[in-house]
Amino acid sequence: MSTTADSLAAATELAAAPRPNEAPRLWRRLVRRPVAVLCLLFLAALVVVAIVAPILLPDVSTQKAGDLNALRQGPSAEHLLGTDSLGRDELERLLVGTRVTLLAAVEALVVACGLAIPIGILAGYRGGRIDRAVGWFVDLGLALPVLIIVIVVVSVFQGSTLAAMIAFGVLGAPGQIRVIRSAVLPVREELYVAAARVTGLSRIYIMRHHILPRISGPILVQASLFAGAVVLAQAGLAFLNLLGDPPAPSWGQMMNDGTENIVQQPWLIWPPGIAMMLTVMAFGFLGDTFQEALSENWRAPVRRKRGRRMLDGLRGHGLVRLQPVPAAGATGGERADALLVVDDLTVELPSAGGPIPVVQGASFEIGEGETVGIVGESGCGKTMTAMSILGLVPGNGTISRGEIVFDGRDLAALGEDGLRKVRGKEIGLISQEPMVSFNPTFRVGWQLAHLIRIHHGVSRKESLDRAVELLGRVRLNDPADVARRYPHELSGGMAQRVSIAAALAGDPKLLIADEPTTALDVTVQAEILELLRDLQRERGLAILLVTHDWGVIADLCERVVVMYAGQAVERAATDDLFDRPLHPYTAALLAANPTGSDAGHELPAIAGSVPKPGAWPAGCHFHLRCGYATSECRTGAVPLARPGQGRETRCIHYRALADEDH
Ligand SMILES: Nc1ncnc2c1ncn2[C@@H]1O[C@H](COP(=O)(O)OP(=O)(O)OP(=O)(O)O)[C@@H](O)[C@H]1O
Repeated sequence: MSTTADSLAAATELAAAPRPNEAPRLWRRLVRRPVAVLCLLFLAALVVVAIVAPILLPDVSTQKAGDLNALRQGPSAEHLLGTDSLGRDELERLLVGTRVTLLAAVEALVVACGLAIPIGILAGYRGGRIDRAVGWFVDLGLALPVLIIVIVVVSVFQGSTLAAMIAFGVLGAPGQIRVIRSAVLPVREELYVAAARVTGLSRIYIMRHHILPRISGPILVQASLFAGAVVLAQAGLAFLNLLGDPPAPSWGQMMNDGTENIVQQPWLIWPPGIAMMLTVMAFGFLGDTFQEALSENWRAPVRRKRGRRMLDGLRGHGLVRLQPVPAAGATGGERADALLVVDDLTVELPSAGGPIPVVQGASFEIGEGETVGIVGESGCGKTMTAMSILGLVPGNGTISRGEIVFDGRDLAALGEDGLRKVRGKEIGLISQEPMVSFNPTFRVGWQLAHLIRIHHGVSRKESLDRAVELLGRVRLNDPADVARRYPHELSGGMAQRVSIAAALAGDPKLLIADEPTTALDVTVQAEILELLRDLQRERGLAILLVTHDWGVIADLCERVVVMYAGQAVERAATDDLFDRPLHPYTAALLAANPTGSDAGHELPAIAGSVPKPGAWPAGCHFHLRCGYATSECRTGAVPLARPGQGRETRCIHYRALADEDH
């Protein structure tokens, strides 16, 4: 355990540390690339020239004519880049003209990015109607003839470069919106984004801190390419004498002068032409190297192999669209003191052929301080059920029927804003893959402190103190040190402890733990289960534990819900269930459990596999794999039987099963 001094030191250090500290790493990666260094040096030199040249050469902008005895000269010692058709020094004009060119690029970029970044992120993250409306405007914007509109704008605003660049920015934004929106789509499916929603962070916060840094690569690439295009466009308009304020020089005007005098002095188009070409190339190559450096940045911390598996399983934590529940009434639960009552829950996923149920009529409740396990084979709907409670059904699913009453409130009636206040603050979530639930760019302590600030409204300093304290409470040996680490610097067991700390940050009454030990090795599994048990005792937490492991059920749970093909097929106190299962599926699942099986005997596996949603058989969902099935099981829906206090089974042959056992 840490001392208070440790906590304070770590908190102070965290407070002093720069927040999401990706920038130094990105720069380190960039400067390892010679092309990037060259481009940056070149562009930096241009910026210096753009600032300094008009100050050092104040007369050039107003110079109408130069040495009339030295018109259109090639390079010489006196005029290093020669003179133009009015005898003015070509080098001086090139240097002073840099400001116009760069300023134009900056103006158009600010407008384009100012529009494209928020709109693109909003469309990609929110999806639905907002996305469709934005898509419509983008299509419209892309169909507009950019050059013609800009020429009209220039003629209306009498050759104003600023007006032309604002027009370029506005008309360039749709293309960038499309790229940014596409970049957001995979990021919004990342588990740490789903986890951020689970912890109750606002949409704006998630978009700014979780989505924006992840798509900075494509944004920088787009910005660089766009800047190059603007340099060319501005020069093109100046070349056509549509822009500018002669005699103030710009590269485009110099090109124009060179073209008009190409027969007498072909050299004149070379200096502005080369300057433009190098500038456009520098922006282009810089975009590429930004992209490479950033993708390397993101590759390193995430453990792809394990992360991918979980991402596939839990992808698409779309907004749940809870249907309004009819008037509040009896919940159907058996216990009046229940903290959570799930009654007749039916969840559907959208499909081309219409909604498909993945959970059907599931009911159970959890009392305060109680641990209830949901067990079943893969694909039975355990995660769907658990995530529905938080209003986060994977795969854009919806709750089409049923009630979820938590602490006396109907979660269905809360809506998204209300649910956000419940997530993290009243119900915490621990996922199977803690590593991908964290934003790889933030230190662990900072992420925890931020959650604490959101949920408890304490100061920055206090939240950092509490973060370190919380890390100590989940039995991390050196919490101050852990707080300073980035997620990729944690071992699997440490990461799971940190994720438990994150789930506890809001002081929830209920913890949903979705296979919290699956990704861990056996020793660490035992430690994490021990920790959950201790925390439950210390804090009076209720826990809903999703697992396929009977050992975990036996270890932690007071009551069990067995799920099969979307239905809760049996409910009982843990001891009763182990003693006397009253559903053939429970009995088969227990028999197939390797723990406690007789050595040397073949493990009785359940023949066949769980039918997929949409392919559930009529009647009892289990009858195709059941040794007790009769013709009755194959026809009508099987009602729930209540063979005893706190027991339920969805089997009409439960008596035969019970008799056989005894
Ligand atoms: N994002 C999704 N999109 C489409 N279908 C999904 C999605 N997530 C789950 N499903 C489907 O819903 C059904 C129930 O899945 P769920 O994840 O709840 O099962 P589970 O019992 O938790 O299994 P596991 O132990 O493997 O996590 C499965 O058939 C699964 O294929």
